Amino acid sequence: MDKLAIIGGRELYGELRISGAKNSALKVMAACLLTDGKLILDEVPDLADARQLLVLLENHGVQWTREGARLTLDAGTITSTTAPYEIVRKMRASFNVLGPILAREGQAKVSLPGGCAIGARPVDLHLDAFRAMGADIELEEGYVLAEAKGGLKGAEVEFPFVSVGATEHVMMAATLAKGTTVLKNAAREPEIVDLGDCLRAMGAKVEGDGTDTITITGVDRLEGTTHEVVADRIEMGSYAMAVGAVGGELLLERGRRDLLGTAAAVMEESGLTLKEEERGLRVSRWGTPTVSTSVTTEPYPGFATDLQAQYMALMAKGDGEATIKETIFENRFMHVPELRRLGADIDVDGRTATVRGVKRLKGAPVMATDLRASMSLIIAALCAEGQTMISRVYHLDRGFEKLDDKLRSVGALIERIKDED
Ligand SMILES: CC(=O)N[C@H]1[C@@H](OP(=O)(O)OP(=O)(O)OC[C@H]2O[C@@H](n3ccc(=O)[nH]c3=O)[C@H](O)[C@@H]2O)O[C@H](CO)[C@@H](O)[C@@H]1O
Ligand SMILES: C=C(OP(=O)(O)O)C(=O)O
Repeated sequence: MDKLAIIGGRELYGELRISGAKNSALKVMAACLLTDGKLILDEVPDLADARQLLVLLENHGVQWTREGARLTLDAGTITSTTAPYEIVRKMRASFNVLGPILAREGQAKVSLPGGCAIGARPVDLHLDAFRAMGADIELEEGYVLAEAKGGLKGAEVEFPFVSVGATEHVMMAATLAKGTTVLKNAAREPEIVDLGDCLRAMGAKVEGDGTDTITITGVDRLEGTTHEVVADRIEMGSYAMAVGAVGGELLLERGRRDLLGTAAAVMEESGLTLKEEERGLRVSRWGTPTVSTSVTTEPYPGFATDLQAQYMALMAKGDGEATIKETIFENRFMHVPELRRLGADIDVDGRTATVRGVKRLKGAPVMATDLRASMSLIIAALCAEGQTMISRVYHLDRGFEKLDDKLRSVGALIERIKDED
Protein backbone atom coordinates (compact mmCIF):
# COMPACT_ATOMS: atom_id res chain seq x y z
CA MET A 1 0.00 0.00 0.00
CA ASP A 2 1.44 3.37 -1.04
CA LYS A 3 2.07 6.11 1.51
CA LEU A 4 2.35 9.86 1.17
CA ALA A 5 5.03 11.85 2.97
CA ILE A 6 4.27 15.56 3.37
CA ILE A 7 6.43 18.27 4.89
CA GLY A 8 4.15 21.10 5.89
CA GLY A 9 4.42 24.86 5.91
CA ARG A 10 4.82 25.70 2.22
CA GLU A 11 2.28 28.11 0.74
CA LEU A 12 0.66 27.02 -2.53
CA TYR A 13 1.09 29.11 -5.68
CA GLY A 14 0.22 28.52 -9.30
CA GLU A 15 -2.43 26.85 -11.40
CA LEU A 16 -4.20 23.52 -11.06
CA ARG A 17 -6.55 21.96 -13.55
CA ILE A 18 -9.70 20.60 -11.95
CA SER A 19 -10.57 17.15 -13.29
CA GLY A 20 -14.00 15.95 -14.37
CA ALA A 21 -16.20 15.06 -11.41
CA LYS A 22 -15.89 11.48 -10.19
CA ASN A 23 -19.47 11.50 -9.00
CA SER A 24 -20.72 12.63 -12.38
CA ALA A 25 -18.41 10.51 -14.53
CA LEU A 26 -19.54 7.30 -12.83
CA LYS A 27 -23.20 8.02 -13.61
CA VAL A 28 -22.76 9.14 -17.21
CA MET A 29 -20.57 6.10 -17.78
CA ALA A 30 -23.42 3.87 -16.53
CA ALA A 31 -25.77 5.73 -18.90
CA CYS A 32 -23.97 4.08 -21.83
CA LEU A 33 -26.05 0.98 -21.01
CA LEU A 34 -29.17 2.84 -22.14
CA THR A 35 -28.13 2.92 -25.78
CA ASP A 36 -26.68 0.70 -28.49
CA GLY A 37 -24.97 3.82 -29.88
CA LYS A 38 -21.47 5.02 -28.93
CA LEU A 39 -21.21 7.30 -25.92
CA ILE A 40 -18.11 9.49 -26.05
CA LEU A 41 -17.24 11.14 -22.73
CA ASP A 42 -14.63 13.88 -22.30
CA GLU A 43 -12.92 14.92 -19.06
CA VAL A 44 -13.32 11.48 -17.52
CA PRO A 45 -10.87 11.40 -14.59
CA ASP A 46 -8.44 8.49 -14.49
CA LEU A 47 -9.40 7.22 -11.04
CA ALA A 48 -9.57 3.84 -9.36
CA ASP A 49 -13.38 4.16 -9.21
CA ALA A 50 -13.69 4.84 -12.94
CA ARG A 51 -11.44 1.86 -13.71
CA GLN A 52 -13.53 -0.31 -11.41
CA LEU A 53 -16.74 0.71 -13.17
CA LEU A 54 -15.15 -0.18 -16.52
CA VAL A 55 -14.54 -3.70 -15.19
CA LEU A 56 -18.26 -3.96 -14.41
CA LEU A 57 -19.34 -2.46 -17.74
CA GLU A 58 -17.08 -4.94 -19.56
CA ASN A 59 -18.87 -7.71 -17.67
CA HIS A 60 -22.13 -6.47 -19.26
CA GLY A 61 -20.57 -6.52 -22.74
CA VAL A 62 -19.50 -2.89 -23.04
CA GLN A 63 -16.49 -2.28 -25.26
CA TRP A 64 -14.42 0.77 -24.42
CA THR A 65 -11.33 2.71 -25.36
CA ARG A 66 -9.62 5.55 -23.52
CA GLU A 67 -7.44 8.24 -25.04
CA GLY A 68 -6.32 10.68 -22.37
CA ALA A 69 -9.46 12.01 -20.70
CA ARG A 70 -11.72 10.83 -23.55
CA LEU A 71 -13.58 7.59 -22.94
CA THR A 72 -15.59 5.89 -25.68
CA LEU A 73 -18.18 3.38 -24.51
CA ASP A 74 -20.08 1.02 -26.76
CA ALA A 75 -22.90 -1.03 -25.24
CA GLY A 76 -24.11 -2.31 -28.64
CA THR A 77 -25.20 -5.59 -27.07
CA ILE A 78 -25.73 -6.22 -23.38
CA THR A 79 -24.25 -9.68 -22.96
CA SER A 80 -25.07 -10.13 -19.26
CA THR A 81 -27.79 -8.59 -17.09
CA THR A 82 -26.06 -9.73 -13.89
CA ALA A 83 -23.77 -7.44 -11.89
CA PRO A 84 -21.82 -9.79 -9.59
CA TYR A 85 -21.01 -9.17 -5.94
CA GLU A 86 -17.27 -9.50 -6.54
CA ILE A 87 -17.34 -6.33 -8.64
CA VAL A 88 -20.19 -4.32 -7.09
CA ARG A 89 -18.84 -4.66 -3.55
CA LYS A 90 -15.71 -2.73 -4.51
CA MET A 91 -17.64 0.43 -5.37
CA ARG A 92 -21.14 1.48 -4.32
CA ALA A 93 -21.86 3.60 -7.40
CA SER A 94 -21.77 0.46 -9.53
CA PHE A 95 -25.26 -0.36 -8.18
CA ASN A 96 -26.49 2.30 -10.60
CA VAL A 97 -26.20 -0.09 -13.56
CA LEU A 98 -29.42 -1.74 -12.36
CA GLY A 99 -31.80 0.94 -13.67
CA PRO A 100 -30.34 1.25 -17.18
CA ILE A 101 -30.15 -2.53 -17.67
CA LEU A 102 -33.69 -3.03 -16.32
CA ALA A 103 -35.01 -0.26 -18.57
CA ARG A 104 -33.31 -1.61 -21.69
CA GLU A 105 -33.53 -5.38 -21.14
CA GLY A 106 -36.63 -5.71 -18.92
CA GLN A 107 -34.62 -7.49 -16.21
CA ALA A 108 -31.51 -7.15 -14.12
CA LYS A 109 -29.78 -8.98 -11.30
CA VAL A 110 -27.47 -6.72 -9.34
CA SER A 111 -25.66 -7.39 -6.09
CA LEU A 112 -26.70 -5.21 -3.16
CA PRO A 113 -23.82 -2.79 -2.59
CA GLY A 114 -23.70 -3.21 1.20
CA GLY A 115 -22.78 -0.56 3.72
CA CYS A 116 -19.51 1.30 3.89
CA ALA A 117 -17.34 3.07 6.41
CA ILE A 118 -19.32 6.34 6.39
CA GLY A 119 -22.74 4.77 6.94
CA ALA A 120 -25.22 1.95 6.28
CA ARG A 121 -26.34 3.48 2.97
CA PRO A 122 -29.41 1.39 2.10
CA VAL A 123 -30.93 1.43 -1.41
CA ASP A 124 -34.60 1.30 -0.40
CA LEU A 125 -35.45 4.58 -2.16
CA HIS A 126 -34.07 3.24 -5.45
CA LEU A 127 -36.04 0.00 -5.16
CA ASP A 128 -39.29 1.66 -4.04
CA ALA A 129 -39.14 3.92 -7.10
CA PHE A 130 -38.59 0.98 -9.47
CA ARG A 131 -41.54 -0.82 -7.85
CA ALA A 132 -43.67 2.29 -8.43
CA MET A 133 -42.61 2.10 -12.08
CA GLY A 134 -44.01 -1.42 -12.33
CA ALA A 135 -40.94 -3.55 -11.67
CA ASP A 136 -41.10 -6.72 -9.59
CA ILE A 137 -38.27 -6.57 -7.11
CA GLU A 138 -37.08 -9.56 -5.07
CA LEU A 139 -34.08 -9.79 -2.80
CA GLU A 140 -32.32 -13.14 -2.96
CA GLU A 141 -28.95 -14.19 -1.59
CA GLY A 142 -27.63 -10.64 -1.50
CA TYR A 143 -28.88 -9.79 -4.98
CA VAL A 144 -31.67 -7.55 -6.26
CA LEU A 145 -33.69 -9.42 -8.87
CA ALA A 146 -35.63 -6.87 -10.89
CA GLU A 147 -38.07 -7.62 -13.67
CA ALA A 148 -40.33 -5.41 -15.77
CA LYS A 149 -41.66 -7.73 -18.48
CA GLY A 150 -43.55 -5.17 -20.59
CA GLY A 151 -41.00 -2.46 -19.74
CA LEU A 152 -40.98 0.17 -17.00
CA LYS A 153 -43.91 2.58 -16.75
CA GLY A 154 -43.82 6.26 -15.89
CA ALA A 155 -44.85 7.04 -12.30
CA GLU A 156 -44.92 9.85 -9.77
CA VAL A 157 -42.17 9.27 -7.23
CA GLU A 158 -41.87 11.48 -4.17
CA PHE A 159 -38.66 10.80 -2.30
CA PRO A 160 -39.09 10.97 1.51
CA PHE A 161 -35.69 12.70 1.71
CA VAL A 162 -33.11 13.81 -0.81
CA SER A 163 -30.95 11.09 -2.33
CA VAL A 164 -28.43 11.87 -5.06
CA GLY A 165 -28.00 8.26 -6.10
CA ALA A 166 -31.73 7.45 -6.19
CA THR A 167 -32.52 10.61 -8.17
CA GLU A 168 -29.86 9.78 -10.77
CA HIS A 169 -30.78 6.12 -10.91
CA VAL A 170 -34.49 6.65 -11.48
CA MET A 171 -33.81 9.50 -13.91
CA MET A 172 -31.78 7.15 -16.11
CA ALA A 173 -34.30 4.31 -16.01
CA ALA A 174 -37.23 6.65 -16.70
CA THR A 175 -35.75 7.78 -20.02
CA LEU A 176 -36.81 4.45 -21.58
CA ALA A 177 -40.05 3.93 -19.60
CA LYS A 178 -43.51 4.16 -21.15
CA GLY A 179 -45.04 7.49 -20.21
CA THR A 180 -43.98 10.26 -17.89
CA THR A 181 -42.14 10.00 -14.59
CA VAL A 182 -42.19 12.89 -12.14
CA LEU A 183 -39.55 12.92 -9.39
CA LYS A 184 -40.42 15.07 -6.40
CA ASN A 185 -38.01 16.11 -3.66
CA ALA A 186 -35.27 15.27 -6.16
CA ALA A 187 -31.60 16.03 -5.50
CA ARG A 188 -30.33 19.22 -7.17
CA GLU A 189 -26.58 18.55 -7.23
CA PRO A 190 -24.55 19.78 -10.25
CA GLU A 191 -23.92 16.10 -11.09
CA ILE A 192 -27.69 15.65 -11.59
CA VAL A 193 -27.71 18.50 -14.10
CA ASP A 194 -24.66 17.04 -15.82
CA LEU A 195 -26.41 13.68 -16.14
CA GLY A 196 -29.52 15.48 -17.42
CA ASP A 197 -27.40 17.25 -20.07
CA CYS A 198 -25.89 13.93 -21.17
CA LEU A 199 -29.26 12.16 -21.32
CA ARG A 200 -30.82 15.01 -23.32
CA ALA A 201 -27.92 14.85 -25.77
CA MET A 202 -28.72 11.13 -26.13
CA GLY A 203 -32.29 12.04 -27.10
CA ALA A 204 -33.99 11.71 -23.71
CA LYS A 205 -36.77 14.04 -22.64
CA VAL A 206 -35.72 15.36 -19.25
CA GLU A 207 -36.83 18.64 -17.69
CA GLY A 208 -36.36 20.32 -14.34
CA ASP A 209 -32.99 18.82 -13.33
CA GLY A 210 -31.35 21.27 -10.94
CA THR A 211 -34.74 21.85 -9.27
CA ASP A 212 -36.54 19.58 -6.81
CA THR A 213 -39.02 18.35 -9.45
CA ILE A 214 -37.70 16.46 -12.46
CA THR A 215 -39.97 15.31 -15.28
CA ILE A 216 -38.86 12.56 -17.65
CA THR A 217 -40.95 11.43 -20.60
CA GLY A 218 -39.85 8.05 -21.87
CA VAL A 219 -38.72 7.51 -25.47
CA ASP A 220 -38.35 4.28 -27.47
CA ARG A 221 -34.59 4.48 -27.82
CA LEU A 222 -31.63 6.68 -27.01
CA GLU A 223 -28.68 7.40 -29.25
CA GLY A 224 -24.97 7.80 -28.78
CA THR A 225 -23.52 11.28 -28.23
CA THR A 226 -20.49 13.20 -27.02
CA HIS A 227 -20.58 14.75 -23.56
CA GLU A 228 -18.04 16.60 -21.38
CA VAL A 229 -18.12 15.76 -17.67
CA VAL A 230 -18.60 18.77 -15.36
CA ALA A 231 -15.66 19.91 -13.18
CA ASP A 232 -15.27 18.17 -9.83
CA ARG A 233 -16.63 20.58 -7.21
CA ILE A 234 -15.24 18.45 -4.38
CA GLU A 235 -11.73 18.47 -5.82
CA MET A 236 -12.08 22.23 -6.38
CA GLY A 237 -13.34 22.85 -2.84
CA SER A 238 -10.58 20.67 -1.39
CA TYR A 239 -7.79 22.61 -3.09
CA ALA A 240 -9.45 25.88 -2.11
CA MET A 241 -9.48 24.73 1.50
CA ALA A 242 -5.83 23.69 1.22
CA VAL A 243 -5.04 27.30 0.23
CA GLY A 244 -7.18 28.46 3.15
CA ALA A 245 -5.19 26.28 5.53
CA VAL A 246 -1.65 26.97 4.37
CA GLY A 247 -1.99 30.28 2.47
CA GLY A 248 -1.04 31.32 -1.07
CA GLU A 249 -2.95 31.65 -4.33
CA LEU A 250 -4.17 29.10 -6.88
CA LEU A 251 -6.05 29.41 -10.13
CA LEU A 252 -8.32 26.38 -10.19
CA GLU A 253 -8.78 25.92 -13.90
CA ARG A 254 -12.33 24.89 -14.97
CA GLY A 255 -13.50 25.77 -11.45
CA ARG A 256 -16.84 27.56 -11.02
CA ARG A 257 -18.12 29.28 -7.91
CA ASP A 258 -21.74 28.17 -8.44
CA LEU A 259 -20.68 24.51 -8.23
CA LEU A 260 -19.66 25.04 -4.60
CA GLY A 261 -23.12 26.13 -3.43
CA THR A 262 -23.07 27.70 0.03
CA ALA A 263 -19.56 26.35 0.65
CA ALA A 264 -18.26 29.31 -1.41
CA ALA A 265 -19.65 31.88 1.06
CA VAL A 266 -18.52 29.79 4.04
CA MET A 267 -14.96 29.71 2.71
CA GLU A 268 -15.04 33.47 2.20
CA GLU A 269 -16.27 33.98 5.74
CA SER A 270 -13.41 31.83 6.97
CA GLY A 271 -10.86 34.13 5.29
CA LEU A 272 -10.41 32.92 1.70
CA THR A 273 -10.84 35.20 -1.30
CA LEU A 274 -12.61 33.63 -4.30
CA LYS A 275 -12.63 35.32 -7.68
CA GLU A 276 -14.22 33.99 -10.84
CA GLU A 277 -12.08 34.40 -13.94
CA GLU A 278 -12.46 33.30 -17.53
CA ARG A 279 -10.29 30.21 -17.03
CA GLY A 280 -11.61 29.21 -13.63
CA LEU A 281 -11.78 30.13 -9.96
CA ARG A 282 -8.92 32.01 -8.29
CA VAL A 283 -8.59 31.32 -4.58
CA SER A 284 -6.21 33.08 -2.20
CA ARG A 285 -5.39 33.80 1.40
CA TRP A 286 -2.59 36.15 2.33
CA GLY A 287 -1.59 36.16 5.97
CA THR A 288 -5.07 36.83 7.32
CA PRO A 289 -6.29 34.61 10.18
CA THR A 290 -8.62 31.69 9.55
CA VAL A 291 -11.96 32.71 11.01
CA SER A 292 -13.71 29.84 12.81
CA THR A 293 -17.09 29.50 11.09
CA SER A 294 -19.72 26.85 11.91
CA VAL A 295 -21.41 24.75 9.22
CA THR A 296 -24.06 22.06 8.79
CA THR A 297 -23.88 19.64 5.88
CA GLU A 298 -26.94 19.60 3.63
CA PRO A 299 -27.95 18.49 0.15
CA TYR A 300 -26.88 20.91 -2.61
CA PRO A 301 -26.84 23.89 -2.64
CA GLY A 302 -26.08 23.42 1.07
CA PHE A 303 -22.60 22.66 2.38
CA ALA A 304 -21.52 19.33 0.83
CA THR A 305 -20.90 16.37 3.14
CA ASP A 306 -18.04 15.46 0.78
CA LEU A 307 -16.25 18.67 1.89
CA GLN A 308 -16.93 18.28 5.61
CA ALA A 309 -13.70 16.48 6.52
CA GLN A 310 -11.55 18.91 4.52
CA TYR A 311 -13.31 21.86 6.14
CA MET A 312 -12.60 20.40 9.58
CA ALA A 313 -8.88 20.40 8.72
CA LEU A 314 -9.17 24.07 7.73
CA MET A 315 -10.94 24.90 11.00
CA ALA A 316 -8.25 23.08 13.03
CA LYS A 317 -6.15 26.28 12.96
CA GLY A 318 -9.11 28.66 13.18
CA ASP A 319 -9.10 31.69 15.48
CA GLY A 320 -11.87 30.38 17.76
CA GLU A 321 -14.47 27.63 18.00
CA ALA A 322 -16.49 26.18 15.11
CA THR A 323 -19.15 23.49 15.19
CA ILE A 324 -19.51 21.13 12.24
CA LYS A 325 -22.75 19.20 12.03
CA GLU A 326 -23.00 16.18 9.72
CA THR A 327 -26.59 15.49 8.70
CA ILE A 328 -26.15 13.24 5.64
CA PHE A 329 -24.15 10.24 6.87
CA GLU A 330 -24.22 8.73 10.36
CA ASN A 331 -20.52 7.87 10.63
CA ARG A 332 -18.51 10.51 8.85
CA PHE A 333 -16.14 11.71 11.56
CA MET A 334 -13.49 9.03 11.24
CA HIS A 335 -10.89 11.66 10.40
CA VAL A 336 -11.26 13.18 13.90
CA PRO A 337 -8.89 10.83 15.77
CA GLU A 338 -6.33 11.20 12.98
CA LEU A 339 -6.58 15.02 12.99
CA ARG A 340 -6.13 14.88 16.77
CA ARG A 341 -2.88 12.98 16.23
CA LEU A 342 -1.66 16.08 14.37
CA GLY A 343 -2.59 18.26 17.35
CA ALA A 344 -6.14 19.34 16.46
CA ASP A 345 -8.51 20.04 19.36
CA ILE A 346 -11.81 18.41 18.36
CA ASP A 347 -14.69 16.90 20.38
CA VAL A 348 -17.49 14.87 18.89
CA ASP A 349 -20.97 14.64 20.35
CA GLY A 350 -23.27 12.55 18.16
CA ARG A 351 -23.38 14.20 14.78
CA THR A 352 -21.70 17.43 15.86
CA ALA A 353 -17.98 18.08 16.06
CA THR A 354 -16.62 21.08 17.92
CA VAL A 355 -13.29 22.32 16.62
CA ARG A 356 -11.28 24.69 18.79
CA GLY A 357 -8.57 26.29 16.70
CA VAL A 358 -4.96 25.68 17.76
CA LYS A 359 -1.90 27.81 16.94
CA ARG A 360 0.00 24.98 15.31
CA LEU A 361 -0.34 21.42 14.09
CA LYS A 362 2.59 19.05 14.17
CA GLY A 363 3.35 16.25 11.71
CA ALA A 364 2.75 12.61 12.74
CA PRO A 365 2.02 9.24 11.16
CA VAL A 366 -1.71 9.04 10.34
CA MET A 367 -4.02 6.66 8.53
CA ALA A 368 -6.56 7.48 5.84
CA THR A 369 -9.95 5.93 6.58
CA ASP A 370 -12.07 6.94 3.59
CA LEU A 371 -11.84 9.08 0.49
CA ARG A 372 -12.66 12.57 1.80
CA ALA A 373 -11.18 11.87 5.25
CA SER A 374 -7.88 11.23 3.46
CA MET A 375 -8.02 14.67 1.88
CA SER A 376 -8.56 16.27 5.28
CA LEU A 377 -5.31 14.66 6.44
CA ILE A 378 -3.51 16.02 3.39
CA ILE A 379 -4.77 19.55 4.15
CA ALA A 380 -3.80 19.29 7.81
CA ALA A 381 -0.39 17.89 6.86
CA LEU A 382 0.22 20.77 4.43
CA CYS A 383 -0.09 23.27 7.28
CA ALA A 384 1.53 21.15 10.02
CA GLU A 385 5.12 21.62 11.16
CA GLY A 386 7.45 18.80 10.11
CA GLN A 387 6.63 15.56 8.36
CA THR A 388 3.32 13.69 8.20
CA MET A 389 3.23 10.19 6.81
CA ILE A 390 -0.20 9.18 5.52
CA SER A 391 -0.87 5.49 5.02
CA ARG A 392 -3.72 3.78 3.12
CA VAL A 393 -3.69 6.38 0.35
CA TYR A 394 -5.59 3.98 -1.93
CA HIS A 395 -8.66 5.72 -0.52
CA LEU A 396 -7.43 8.98 -2.11
CA ASP A 397 -6.73 7.31 -5.42
CA ARG A 398 -10.45 6.49 -5.67
CA GLY A 399 -11.36 10.12 -6.10
CA PHE A 400 -8.50 12.60 -6.52
CA GLU A 401 -6.76 12.43 -9.88
CA LYS A 402 -2.96 12.82 -9.74
CA LEU A 403 -3.24 14.40 -6.30
CA ASP A 404 0.45 14.31 -5.40
CA ASP A 405 1.59 15.52 -8.85
CA LYS A 406 -0.91 18.38 -8.75
CA LEU A 407 0.08 19.51 -5.26
CA ARG A 408 3.79 19.21 -6.02
CA SER A 409 3.33 21.38 -9.12
CA VAL A 410 2.10 24.25 -6.92
CA GLY A 411 4.86 24.05 -4.34
CA ALA A 412 3.83 21.39 -1.82
CA LEU A 413 6.52 19.10 -0.46
CA ILE A 414 4.76 15.81 -1.05
CA GLU A 415 6.17 12.46 -2.05
CA ARG A 416 4.54 9.14 -2.79
CA ILE A 417 6.31 6.19 -1.27
CA LYS A 418 5.46 3.23 -3.46
CA ASP A 419 4.72 -0.10 -1.90
CA GLU A 420 7.36 -2.49 -3.18
CA ASP A 421 5.17 -5.64 -2.79
C1 LIG B 1 -20.96 8.18 -6.15
C2 LIG B 1 -21.65 9.35 -5.57
O1 LIG B 1 -22.21 10.16 -6.28
N1 LIG B 1 -21.58 9.49 -4.26
C3 LIG B 1 -22.16 10.65 -3.61
C4 LIG B 1 -23.64 10.42 -3.41
O2 LIG B 1 -23.78 9.22 -2.65
P1 LIG B 1 -25.22 8.54 -2.56
O3 LIG B 1 -25.94 8.74 -3.82
O4 LIG B 1 -24.99 7.16 -2.08
O5 LIG B 1 -25.87 9.42 -1.40
P2 LIG B 1 -27.42 9.69 -1.14
O6 LIG B 1 -27.70 11.12 -1.46
O7 LIG B 1 -28.22 8.66 -1.80
O8 LIG B 1 -27.49 9.48 0.43
C5 LIG B 1 -28.01 10.44 1.31
C6 LIG B 1 -28.54 9.73 2.54
O9 LIG B 1 -29.67 8.96 2.18
C7 LIG B 1 -29.57 7.63 2.63
N2 LIG B 1 -30.26 6.75 1.67
C8 LIG B 1 -29.95 6.85 0.33
C9 LIG B 1 -30.61 6.06 -0.59
C10 LIG B 1 -31.59 5.14 -0.13
O10 LIG B 1 -32.18 4.39 -0.90
N3 LIG B 1 -31.84 5.08 1.20
C11 LIG B 1 -31.21 5.85 2.12
O11 LIG B 1 -31.48 5.78 3.32
C12 LIG B 1 -28.03 7.39 2.69
O12 LIG B 1 -27.72 6.32 3.56
C13 LIG B 1 -27.56 8.74 3.19
O13 LIG B 1 -27.68 8.79 4.58
O14 LIG B 1 -24.21 11.52 -2.71
C14 LIG B 1 -23.65 11.72 -1.40
C15 LIG B 1 -24.40 12.86 -0.75
O15 LIG B 1 -24.14 14.05 -1.39
C16 LIG B 1 -22.15 11.98 -1.51
O16 LIG B 1 -21.61 12.05 -0.22
C17 LIG B 1 -21.48 10.86 -2.28
O17 LIG B 1 -20.14 11.22 -2.54
C1 LIG C 1 -18.72 8.93 -0.48
C2 LIG C 1 -18.18 9.09 -1.69
O1 LIG C 1 -18.24 8.19 -2.70
P1 LIG C 1 -19.15 6.88 -2.78
O2 LIG C 1 -20.56 7.36 -2.77
O3 LIG C 1 -18.77 6.25 -4.07
O4 LIG C 1 -18.81 6.04 -1.59
C3 LIG C 1 -17.48 10.33 -2.04
O5 LIG C 1 -17.27 10.57 -3.24
O6 LIG C 1 -17.11 11.09 -1.12
